[in-house]
Amino acid sequence: MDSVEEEMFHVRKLEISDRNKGFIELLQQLTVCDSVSEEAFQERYQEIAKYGDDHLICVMQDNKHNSGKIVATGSVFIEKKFIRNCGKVGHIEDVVVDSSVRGKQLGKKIIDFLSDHARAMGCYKVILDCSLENIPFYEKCGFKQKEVQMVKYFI
Ligand SMILES: CC(=O)SCCNC(=O)CCNC(=O)[C@H](O)C(C)(C)COP(=O)(O)OP(=O)(O)OC[C@H]1O[C@@H](n2cnc3c(N)ncnc32)[C@H](O)[C@@H]1OP(=O)(O)O
Repeated sequence: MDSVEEEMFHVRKLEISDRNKGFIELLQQLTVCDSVSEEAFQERYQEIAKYGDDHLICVMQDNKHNSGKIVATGSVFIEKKFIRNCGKVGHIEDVVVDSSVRGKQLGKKIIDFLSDHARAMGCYKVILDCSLENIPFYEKCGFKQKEVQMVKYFI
């Protein structure tokens, strides 16, 4: 990606208008995500905003093709703990790049942005869960495999 492309695909925080730029449709490439009404989106956006820098959702917008479409996203939540001298841990979630622009380092840029934020917030580490297929991607982003993921679904 050259410097002009870099400029056109810069990372920024989620804005309330991003719902109408394909943000929800992008999340649908990651997992089950029903359509979210304007009202429901605004309510959830305001709820998240109350966490300030402790809950960051970032996006990349495609300004190159003038589509203005949201083509990449990810989030990080800053957990405050008692262990490790009242340490903090960043939890990365919901990372997805639009299928039309994968393989152009956008995913890595999203992960770097979220990791930099966690570090700046004073976290001693940043962690995430992923599928076996995505292990090579996260290794390229500087992560290493540790322990196992457990889950209990309620619905
Ligand atoms: C915490 C979570 O949210 S886990 C969920 C992750 N999201 C998904 O699985 C949704 C579907 N997949 C995607 O959206 C994308 O494929 C992503 C996010 C996994 C990767 O995004 P991309 O923008 O395509 O990755 P990017 O181009 O930044 O790749 C960085 C490096 O990882 C490598 N890489 C990316 N995906 C893979 C893979 N599946 N297998 C091997 N290597 C990979 C790339 O080749 C590149 O290597 P290089 O630096 O040597 O050239």
